[in-house]
Amino acid sequence: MVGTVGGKDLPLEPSEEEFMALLRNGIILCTALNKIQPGAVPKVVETPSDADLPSDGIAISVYQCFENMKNFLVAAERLGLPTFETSDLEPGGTFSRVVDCILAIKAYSQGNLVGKISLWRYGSGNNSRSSNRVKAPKESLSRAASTGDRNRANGDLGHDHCKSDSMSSLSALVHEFIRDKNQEEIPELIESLLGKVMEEFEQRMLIQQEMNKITQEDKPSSEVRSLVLKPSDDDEEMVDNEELEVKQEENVDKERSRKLLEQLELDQHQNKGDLELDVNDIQELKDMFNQTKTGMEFLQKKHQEEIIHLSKQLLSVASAASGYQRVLEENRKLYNQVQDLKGNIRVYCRVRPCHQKQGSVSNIDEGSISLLVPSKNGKDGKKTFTFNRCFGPNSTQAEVFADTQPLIRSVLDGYNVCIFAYGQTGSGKTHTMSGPNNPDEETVGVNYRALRDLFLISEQRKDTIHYEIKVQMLEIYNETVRDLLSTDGVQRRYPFFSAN
Ligand SMILES: Nc1ncnc2c1ncn2[C@@H]1O[C@H](COP(=O)(O)OP(=O)(O)OP(=O)(O)O)[C@@H](O)[C@H]1O
Repeated sequence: MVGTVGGKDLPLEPSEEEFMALLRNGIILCTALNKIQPGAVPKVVETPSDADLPSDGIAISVYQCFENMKNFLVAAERLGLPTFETSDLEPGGTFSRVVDCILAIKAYSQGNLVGKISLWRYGSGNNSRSSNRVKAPKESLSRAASTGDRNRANGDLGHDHCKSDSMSSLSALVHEFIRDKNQEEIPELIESLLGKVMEEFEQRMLIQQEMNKITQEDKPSSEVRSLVLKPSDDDEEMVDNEELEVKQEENVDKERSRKLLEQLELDQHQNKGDLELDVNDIQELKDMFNQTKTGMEFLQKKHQEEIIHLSKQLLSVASAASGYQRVLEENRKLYNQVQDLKGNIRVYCRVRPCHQKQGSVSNIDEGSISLLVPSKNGKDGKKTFTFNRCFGPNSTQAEVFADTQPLIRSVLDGYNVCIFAYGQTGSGKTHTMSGPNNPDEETVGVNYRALRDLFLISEQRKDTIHYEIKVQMLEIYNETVRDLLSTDGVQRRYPFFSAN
């Protein structure tokens, strides 16, 4: 490479210091990088002429050397090649990092020749020395481009996948990827993912094979190695160890990939099983829902039929009630007409038991009474009087009230009714209307019986008619009217209302 890009005065077997001194101005490195990637280092400060080139390779200023090295390292990093520090070219620097970088440039160059397969991973096996410098290429790498396409198609999963060195983290990514997905989509996603993983794995294997091939090709005639070092036994052992480490890491990668695939297949199988269970559960729920829905529809239909039936019954009952009210009203009218026909004014006669052995009553019929009157011209006289009904001395309180009772109902139908007793002192008015002192059920008089019926009928009609019942009790004696229910202490005399 040195022969190609410069450094013609370099001995055939240069020492490490001589090689480092040759690279120190950055010209060879920049030129080499531009050879494999034209324009990678846009500006290279060249030496004035080959004749002026000193043995230590520094014919330009320290600043210009530094600028070349800086441009080179920036370009190498942009290409994803392992880089090093400028101080690594100084005595005491880490020369192995410089060697890694040069080997990577060579591998990159050969990768371009064999179909643009990136070989920057050449240095990835030496993570202990340059892992922080090894990054994915940012441009010009066809694999990176194709991976990028897949990444976009795969929701950026592949991007993380490239960045992750750990298969377990990839597995976690897969879990994370499917976690929020719809259960129904998971089998397809897993299948698609497996396909992509297989594709990725195959491509990596291809790349690894290419790398191995190139590395093996490098073994017998590595220009860099012959240029860089006069190989010592220790260095050869170090390179072998590095290759061994690379292979071991490749094996570890393969093992991890295999485990990941197994895990993914297992997860897919498990998800399919879960999905089948879920589908069965959903089907059962659907069946239950349909059954419940059918039952509810049946109940709803039956309920509607019952409501319709009840509505019809209610209508008939309402109609019957309306008819009943009409009949009741008719009955009421007829009833009161009967009362009217019996007479608006009815006069009953009740004969008190007589204390004398022989009274003046000659005969009592249902509607008349005959009285003995003093004889005229030696003949016994007799007078007969007619009433609505006559009650003899043995008549009971109940018999007397029976003829009056229908009038109580007329009162509640809105008719005015007056019942009063008339007769001389001691004829039995109080006995008939109130009964004796401390009356019982049998001897109680017309007033109590009438009031009892009044409250009874009003209670029976309370759902249809609201009655207000008031009572007033007056005494008319010696042409004086008194309020017998007055609570003023002194019975007030008529008129009861105050003057003002
Ligand atoms: N049908 C009857 N059966 C039994 N006893 C009677 C009957 N009618 C009246 N008497 C008795 O006759 C007496 C006088 O009756 P009562 O006091 O009712 O008369 P009165 O018409 O109210 O008198 P007054 O106008 O003076 O108040 C009472 O002792 C009463 O018990």
